[in-house]
Amino acid sequence: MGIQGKVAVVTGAGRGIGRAIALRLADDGADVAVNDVRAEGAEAVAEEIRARGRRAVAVPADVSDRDTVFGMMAKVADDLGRVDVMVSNAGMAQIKPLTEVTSQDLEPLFRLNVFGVLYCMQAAVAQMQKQGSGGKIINAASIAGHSAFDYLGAYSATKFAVIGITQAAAKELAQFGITVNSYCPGIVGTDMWEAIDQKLSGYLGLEQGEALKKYAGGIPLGRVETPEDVAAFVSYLAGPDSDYMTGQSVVIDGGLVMR
Ligand SMILES: NC(=O)C1=CN([C@@H]2O[C@H](COP(=O)(O)OP(=O)(O)OC[C@H]3O[C@@H](n4cnc5c(N)ncnc54)[C@H](O)[C@@H]3O)[C@@H](O)[C@H]2O)C=CC1
Ligand SMILES: CC(=O)C(C)=O
Repeated sequence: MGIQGKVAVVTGAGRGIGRAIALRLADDGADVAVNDVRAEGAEAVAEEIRARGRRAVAVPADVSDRDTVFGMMAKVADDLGRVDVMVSNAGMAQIKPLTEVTSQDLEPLFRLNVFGVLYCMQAAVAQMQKQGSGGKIINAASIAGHSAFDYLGAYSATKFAVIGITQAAAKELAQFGITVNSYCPGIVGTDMWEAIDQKLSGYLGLEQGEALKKYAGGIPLGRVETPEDVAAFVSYLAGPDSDYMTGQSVVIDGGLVMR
């Protein structure tokens, strides 16, 4: 609770972790702009939120394009009146040995996972500065941004970059009452990990499903993470109880990586 009357934007919220975050922030009392590059996913989640009695708009857009992101933020401000919480959740994974990664692999990955996070922050901060009442920037990093995974090297690099952006932005934006933090999930049971398992199992010479089991087997709390586990922590980052926290990239992973 504690974010009644606030407006949150959540990217990549048409499924998975982003969907859970959008629903949780709505349950906490926020009105929500639901972004996804897949319009039908964004609209379905916006509809779920409206059914819970909150205002919601679907804002389908590719957040790796800067002009598109600024256009999306203008629409959110028009439709919902303001922006208080920006959750840059959209991201993609990529499984490949670093020796084989090409520029065609790197460009979309960095454009979404790094540039997209920066553009959403820029557009949200411009709106927050107009409002003059601070705000919360919340970015999706990963345990892979604290300790890189083999075969996820390029992806890990993007998440290290998110942690760097989070730290620098926290220093730059504190003067405006804007906090900047990241959440760092572990092994979350979403479509993303299904795709990771498929390719990673191949590289590791394992049967389908075995790569997920291998990593999940190392989780001290003994189960794969759920999107709702992540959303519960993002709820804290979005609310007033985290007002004195900034520049942090906090692991929420069942104890797999300890920092
Ligand atoms: N699943 C996991 O185990 C972990 C995920 N994460 C991070 O959490 C975030 C969410 O992950 P998941 O929900 O698992 O992923 P997912 O692949 O299930 O969902 C990602 C969503 O982002 C959307 N999307 C993709 N490209 C987009 C674009 N250009 N613009 C707007 N939306 C776009 C997709 O359509 C999809 O709905 C990502 O940043 C991911 O790197 C971090 C640690 C672990
Ligand atoms: C997808 C991801 O970030 C991990 C650590 O699995």
